[in-house]
Amino acid sequence: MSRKKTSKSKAGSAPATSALPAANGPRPVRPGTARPCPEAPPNGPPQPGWSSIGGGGDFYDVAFKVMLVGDSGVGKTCLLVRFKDGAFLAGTFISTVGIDFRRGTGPRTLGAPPPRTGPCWSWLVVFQNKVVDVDGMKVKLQIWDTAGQERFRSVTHAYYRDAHALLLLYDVTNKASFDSIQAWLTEIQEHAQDDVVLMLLGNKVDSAQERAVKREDAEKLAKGAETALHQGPQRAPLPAARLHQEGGPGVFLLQTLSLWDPATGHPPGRLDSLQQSVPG
Ligand SMILES: Nc1nc2c(ncn2[C@@H]2O[C@H](COP(=O)(O)OP(=O)(O)OP(=O)(O)O)[C@@H](O)[C@H]2O)c(=O)[nH]1
Repeated sequence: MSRKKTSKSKAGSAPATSALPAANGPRPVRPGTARPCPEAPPNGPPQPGWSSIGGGGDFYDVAFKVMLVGDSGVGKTCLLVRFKDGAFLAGTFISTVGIDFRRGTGPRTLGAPPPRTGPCWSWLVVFQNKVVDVDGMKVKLQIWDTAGQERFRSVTHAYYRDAHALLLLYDVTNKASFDSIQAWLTEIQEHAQDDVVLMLLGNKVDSAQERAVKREDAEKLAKGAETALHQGPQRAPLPAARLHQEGGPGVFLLQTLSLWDPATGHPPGRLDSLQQSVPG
C-alpha cells in the first residue's frame, strides 16, 4: 500500500512533556481528534466503582480504561472513531505524533514552539469516553488511542499501567504489523497490570486481495500468547482451558474486523460490540 504518512495529533493527560520528542514542523490535524478532553483527570481515568454520575453528564455504574495499541497504520484511530461516532476515516493516513495542547485553550498552532508555562495536555495519546449498556448496567469505556510509531513507545508505555483492557491491533494486509505482535506482548507483560484483559484484532479484512496474514496464523499466535502470558513470571499460571470457558481476566482472543464496508463505502454500523466484527 502506498500511503503517504503525515502526522496527526492525539491528546490526553500525558506525563510531563519535557521528556517527549518535540513536534517537528507543521502537521495536519484531523478535526475532532486533536482536542484535549476536558474530562481528563490529571492522574488517569476513573476507576470501576466510582460514582454513577460521570463527568460531562454521562451516567454510568462502572468505568474502564481500554487502550488501543499496535503498529503505526493498523487502524487504531479509525477504530476509536468508528466506535465513538460510527464514522470511518478514509483517505490519507495521518499518523499519530506529538502535538501538544494547553489546557482549556484547545490545540495550539501547529509547528509553533511548545508553551513554556501552564499545564499541557498532550501528545501521543487521545481518549474518548463512551457509555455502553451491558446487561442493564451502564459501562463507561474510556478508550485511549496511542501513537504506534516505535520512537514514541517509551512515552505510551506510561499509559498501560492503569489500563483494564488492551486491544492489540495488526493489519491483515501488513505482515510486519503482525510480526510485531510478539514485541507488543513483551511490552505489555512488562508494563501492564497482571490481570489486564487482552484482545488481538486483525483489522482491514475488507482488503481481501491484499491479505498477508492468515487467520489460522493469528489464531495460533493468540493461543500461544495466552498461555505464555499466564505462565510468565509476573502472572499467576491459569489453565488455558479454564480461560476459554470462563472468559476471565487475561483472555486473549482473536477477532477480525473491517472498519470500512467495501460494498457501500460506508461503515456497516456502529461498532458497539466488537463481536459484530466481520468474519475473516
Ligand atoms: N481498507 C481499510 N482501511 C482501513 C481500515 N481501518 C483503517 N484503515 C486505513 O488505515 C490507515 C491508518 O489508519 P489509522 O487509524 O490512522 O492508523 P493508526 O493505527 O492510528 O496509526 P498511528 O496513529 O500511526 O499509530 C488509514 O488510511 C485508514 O483509512 C479498514 O478496516 N479497512
